[in-house]
Amino acid sequence: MDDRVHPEVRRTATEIDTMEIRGAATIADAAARALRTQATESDAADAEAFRGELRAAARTLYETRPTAVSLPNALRYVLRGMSSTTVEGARQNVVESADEFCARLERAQADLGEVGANRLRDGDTIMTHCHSTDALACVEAAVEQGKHIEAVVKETRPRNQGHITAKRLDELGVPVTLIVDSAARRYLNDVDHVLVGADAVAADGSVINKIGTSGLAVNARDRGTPIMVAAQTLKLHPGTMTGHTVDIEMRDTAEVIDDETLAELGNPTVKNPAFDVTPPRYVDAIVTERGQFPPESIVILMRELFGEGTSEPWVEP
Ligand SMILES: O=C(COP(=O)(O)O)[C@H](O)[C@H](O)COP(=O)(O)O
Repeated sequence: MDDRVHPEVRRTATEIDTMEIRGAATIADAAARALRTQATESDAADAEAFRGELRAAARTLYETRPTAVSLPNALRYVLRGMSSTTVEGARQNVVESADEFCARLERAQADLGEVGANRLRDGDTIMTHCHSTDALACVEAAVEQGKHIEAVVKETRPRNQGHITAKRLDELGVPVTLIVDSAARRYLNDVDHVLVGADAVAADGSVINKIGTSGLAVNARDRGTPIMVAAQTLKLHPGTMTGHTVDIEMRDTAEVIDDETLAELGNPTVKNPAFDVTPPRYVDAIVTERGQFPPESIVILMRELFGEGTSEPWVEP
C-alpha cells in the first residue's frame, strides 16, 4: 500500500471493497469525499508531489470494485482540474471539484426522480431488483406527487440488497411484498413496471446491473411488462464508446455458501458473479436527469458528454 494515501482514503477503499459502502451512486459519492480529505489533509511539499498523492489515492479507490463506472467517473471529475502550480491552488481545485461533484450527484438524482416518476401512474405496482438509490428516487418523487405505488421486491441473493429496498420503500409508505428471486416470473403478471438501477450503461444501450437483472428483463419482456432503468449520466460508460467491454466483478464464494456446507456437498465449484448485462432490446427506457431515452439512443447523450475523450487520472504519467 502506498504510504502517501491518507488513512481515511484507505478506510473508504476497504468499505467499498467489503460493501459496507455499496451501490454505484453511493460509491461515487464516498470516493469523491475521500479524495477531498486527501487534498485537505495533504502536507505535500510542492504541487507535483500533491498531484502524485492524489493520483495514488485515486488508484487505491479505483482498484476496489471494477464494474460500477460511477467510481472512475467520480475520480475523473474530482481530479480533472488540479492543474495549479501551487499546493494551495491545487488543493482548492480538488476541494471545489469534489463539492461540486457531490452536489451535482444529489441534484441529478432528484431530477432523475422527477423524470422517472412521470412513467409511474397512481395505483401502479413496481418490481425491484437489488437496491438502487436512482430507482428509489423515482418512487419517492411519484409518492410526493400523491401517487399510490406498491412494490414487489426481489430479495436479491446472495447479499439480499432487496431487504434495504424493502425498508426504504416502507419508510416512503409504499406497501411491499418481498419474494425470493426465483418467484419473479410468477409475480410479473401483477406488476406494471420493472424498475431497476444500473452500475454502468454501455454505448449500445446495454445495462450492467446486479446479477439477475437480465433474467428478470427477459421474463418481463415475455410477459409484456415494461422495464425501466433509472441511471443518472454518471453511470454512462465512456470506454464502451471505443469498443471496450465492462468488467464483471466476481466476488468471494463465501457470499454464496459457507465452507462447512460446501464440504458436505462434496466441494462443488461455486461461481459468484456480482453483475450481468441486459441487452438493449429488453429495456424500454433509460431514465436519466437529462430525460428518458430508448436504450439505442443513449450513445447520442454519451457523445455529448464524453465527446472530448476521457482521462485516467489514477495512472502515473
Ligand atoms: O447493482 C446495484 C448495486 O450492486 P452492489 O450492491 O453490488 O453494489 C445497484 O442496482 C446499482 O449500483 C445502482 O445503484 P444506485 O442507483 O444506488 O447507484
